[in-house]
Amino acid sequence: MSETVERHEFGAEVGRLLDLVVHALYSEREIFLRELVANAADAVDRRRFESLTDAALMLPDDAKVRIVPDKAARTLTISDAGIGMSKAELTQHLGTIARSGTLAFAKSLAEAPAAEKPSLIGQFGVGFYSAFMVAERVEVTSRRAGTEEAWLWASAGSGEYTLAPASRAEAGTDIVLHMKADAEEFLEPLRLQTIIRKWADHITIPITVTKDGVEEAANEGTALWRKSKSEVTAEQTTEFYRHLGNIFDEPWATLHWRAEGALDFTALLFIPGMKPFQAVEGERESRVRLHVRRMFITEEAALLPPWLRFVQGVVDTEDLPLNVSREMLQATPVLARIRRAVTSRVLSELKTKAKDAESFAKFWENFGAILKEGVWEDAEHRKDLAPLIRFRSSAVEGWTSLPDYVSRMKPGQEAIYVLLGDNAEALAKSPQLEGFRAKGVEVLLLTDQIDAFWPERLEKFDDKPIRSITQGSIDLSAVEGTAQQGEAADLSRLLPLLKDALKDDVAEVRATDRLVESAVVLAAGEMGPDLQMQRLMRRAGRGFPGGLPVLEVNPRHPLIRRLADRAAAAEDLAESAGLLLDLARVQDGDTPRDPVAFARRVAEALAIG
Ligand SMILES: Nc1ncnc2c1ncn2[C@@H]1O[C@H](COP(=O)(O)OP(=O)(O)OP(=O)(O)O)[C@@H](O)[C@H]1O
Repeated sequence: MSETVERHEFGAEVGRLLDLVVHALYSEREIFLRELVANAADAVDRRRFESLTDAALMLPDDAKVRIVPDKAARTLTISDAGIGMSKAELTQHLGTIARSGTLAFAKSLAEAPAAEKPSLIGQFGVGFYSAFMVAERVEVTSRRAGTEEAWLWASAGSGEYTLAPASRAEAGTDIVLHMKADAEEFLEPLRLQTIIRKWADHITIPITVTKDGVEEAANEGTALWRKSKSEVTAEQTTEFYRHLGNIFDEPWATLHWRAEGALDFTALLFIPGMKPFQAVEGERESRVRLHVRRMFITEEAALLPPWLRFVQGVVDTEDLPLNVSREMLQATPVLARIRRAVTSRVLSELKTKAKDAESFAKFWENFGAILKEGVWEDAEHRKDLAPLIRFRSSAVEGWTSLPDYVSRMKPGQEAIYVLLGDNAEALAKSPQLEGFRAKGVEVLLLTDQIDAFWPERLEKFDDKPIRSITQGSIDLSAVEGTAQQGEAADLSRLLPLLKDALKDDVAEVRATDRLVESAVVLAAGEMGPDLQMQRLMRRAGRGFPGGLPVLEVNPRHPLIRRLADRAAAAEDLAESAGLLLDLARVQDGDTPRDPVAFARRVAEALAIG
């Protein structure tokens, strides 16, 4: 036999994680059981789902998770009749860390101060490796459903593991823990039952603990969401939320309701209080779990639109058959109706919670950028979402909204003005704002990537058009307020000269009222996309889609006045024109067209002093 045993090194990151998990704490060791039982239950769920399309994978009638302590042998065995793992899967799932969330966790664990480690581990799913907190050796025998062969994975948790052929009568997995001397408490059936009740009561598959040779039920299995609100404690709800989302904070919002009548379903949904480690940005599909009469079906039913993908939880319905197939999930009108009902419920919860500005700001900072995708892509909900959007602004501290902006609009102001860029601090200093500031006109500062897209789709709020201030020319003369100070130079000679010198780089050169302290600014052409959009496209390697920009000059600025004089004296302004354009680009956070030439010109100008 020993000849067929293969030895493998753990991936480097597994070694580190093992070390951390095993040594970081003692008091929370019991969570190893939660992790192993959750894996076993997931494996049973997966097998049930796969058997819908492959009858050969059918679950045995008495599929449960069995926990068998053996004091004499000092082993604890956790068995399931789930999907099992092939040899390759054993290597992949137990020999390397496949999930980025686990890596992120390991990192934060390594960086956390000692006092915080226990709560980090206790509340976060650390997965299979937590077994090594209590076991000096772990053996996993597994047979993938639909195959004949079984494999034994074994490790003492230090550096390497072995793989060897094994046998198992049925598909499924046995995990045998050879307990450490100081972990014998976990061989007491009563202790095991208590742990299951505490951590895993909501698991709907039966879990048994063997006591004196008899399998005793350990979980109630009444799915938490099926109970009425008054029967469920806040701790149970929070524990369920943490289990679902692999997240360790308190939910920002909990929605628990039952729909009866035309549709019959129960939902328990959470909006997380923090951004989950598994960055919600990566994947666009909602992972809310679909259950049918308590049985888990899939988390790929897209129960919520992508712009609500941060919502976690369960929807459990009576209106679908248990053997619902993937095709049916896509086609059935029942699910479409459930989706609509669940979406509108979440939206109305958001509306209610938006009344508490401080609390809503927390939500917004976590998930606002995702919610805004809905304004862009969801015509049905666009109008409902608009008042929920929060903004930074040139006029107020903190977050503001479109209704608040509209209430502050100046007499004569026709549009809602926005400025797009990469970060709010830089935007707040942008020369683009000078004329608006001088007139007391507020500008909303937009810094998420999606902001380059949605305003165009929304078009208007409260009948006021939304306009990017870097796009086309904006006339603020109808807005009451002090006119610009200082005398404007006569630019009749300067403008054509600049235009001629810059004809390859700008579409037009014109005088503007929007500047106060700065000499120049760039704007997008009337028809083309906003400057920030053009910048994003360029960064994505998509050329220059917007045509050439417009260079606007401030006729009251000493520099422009001086250039106007030089133009009147028929001097050659080609060099200065180039510098002027680069200046405008640098102000917007762009690079000069030719940074080396730019630096040379500035150096020369400085030398002349
Ligand atoms: N009993 C089992 N049956 C089948 N596959 C299993 C079993 N236990 C673990 N696995 C596989 O090993 C993988 C890694 O398990 P691990 O507990 O480390 O992480 P996870 O379950 O993906 O995440 P978490 O425990 O944080 O929810 C699982 O995703 C699953 O594919």
